[in-house]
Amino acid sequence: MTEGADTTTASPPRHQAVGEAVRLIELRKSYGAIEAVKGIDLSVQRGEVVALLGPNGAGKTTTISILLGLLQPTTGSAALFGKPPKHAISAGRVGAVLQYAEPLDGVTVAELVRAVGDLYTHSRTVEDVLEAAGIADLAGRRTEKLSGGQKQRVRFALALVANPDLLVLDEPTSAMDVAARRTFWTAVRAYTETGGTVLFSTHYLEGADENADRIVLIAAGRVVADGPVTQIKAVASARMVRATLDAPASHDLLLLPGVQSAEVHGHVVTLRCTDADRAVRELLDQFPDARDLEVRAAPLAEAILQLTADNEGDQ
Ligand SMILES: Nc1ncnc2c1ncn2[C@@H]1O[C@H](COP(=O)(O)OP(=O)(O)OP(=O)(O)O)[C@@H](O)[C@H]1O
Repeated sequence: MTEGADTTTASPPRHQAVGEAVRLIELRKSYGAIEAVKGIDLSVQRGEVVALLGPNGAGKTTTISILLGLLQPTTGSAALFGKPPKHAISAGRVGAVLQYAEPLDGVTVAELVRAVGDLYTHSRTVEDVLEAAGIADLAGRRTEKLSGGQKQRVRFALALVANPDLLVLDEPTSAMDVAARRTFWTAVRAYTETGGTVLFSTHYLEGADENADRIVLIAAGRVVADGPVTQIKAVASARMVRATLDAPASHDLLLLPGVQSAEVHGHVVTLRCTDADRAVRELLDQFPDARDLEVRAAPLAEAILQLTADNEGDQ
């Protein structure tokens, strides 16, 4: 295996490279009578971190499979770095984490990383890859003995082997515990700091909220929203107010002006508010014992549900 990144190329360093990493034009895919993807247009610029979100069956995996050249579209086209996907993939410019792809059994993690590295002319060292993926401690472990979350982290390491310009990750954090997810996102950030581009799908909205520059929301095979995380979140204009009360009663709280719904868990109340300023004033007025007050924007999940529901009739 050739060790270390390619330093002989005339291309600019990755962090200075500009242009389009991903381009989907009027992409459609049918499985028999099921139209899974119904005309998706998408452009991802180099250096962007884009989250592909959407409910089960929205068409995310189908779209990712097409852009990786694993599936042919029924109509429309996919390009990576301006060329058909197979060019970038055979050149090792794309690293992918796919759902359900099982790492090879009967070898250690280090052996597997080395074997995959041997497939490329310019690959990273085994130590570098394991370090970058945050799994140096798994180097000597046999792959068939790994837990689900550990296997997922090994898949991520394999995606980094060829030092790709683009990472395409389908549900990369599924099966990972909280600590593993944090290590994973730290590794992704380290990768993007070198100018890498990332397109990932997830149902963990927190991961998208904290790590994506941009969200592309797919519902029923179409893009229904595309923009910065803040812009998507702004769709759900509601504010959430949380407080601790000695004797909360959801009936009384619902009567407060500016409050749309109220949830009570023990002494903690969460109010969904159309007018949070007014609701807080009324809350303090009518419940002088209210304390530990928090006011925040509605979570990303609210916007996703709203945008998805708006398009439900279109299926
Ligand atoms: N090989 C297949 N044969 C037939 N139908 C398929 C096939 N693969 C996917 N589908 C259907 O296409 C639609 C889109 O599926 P896809 O897996 O792309 O969605 P997804 O957004 O990735 O969903 P999830 O979040 O559940 O992974 C679904 O209705 C699914 O049942």
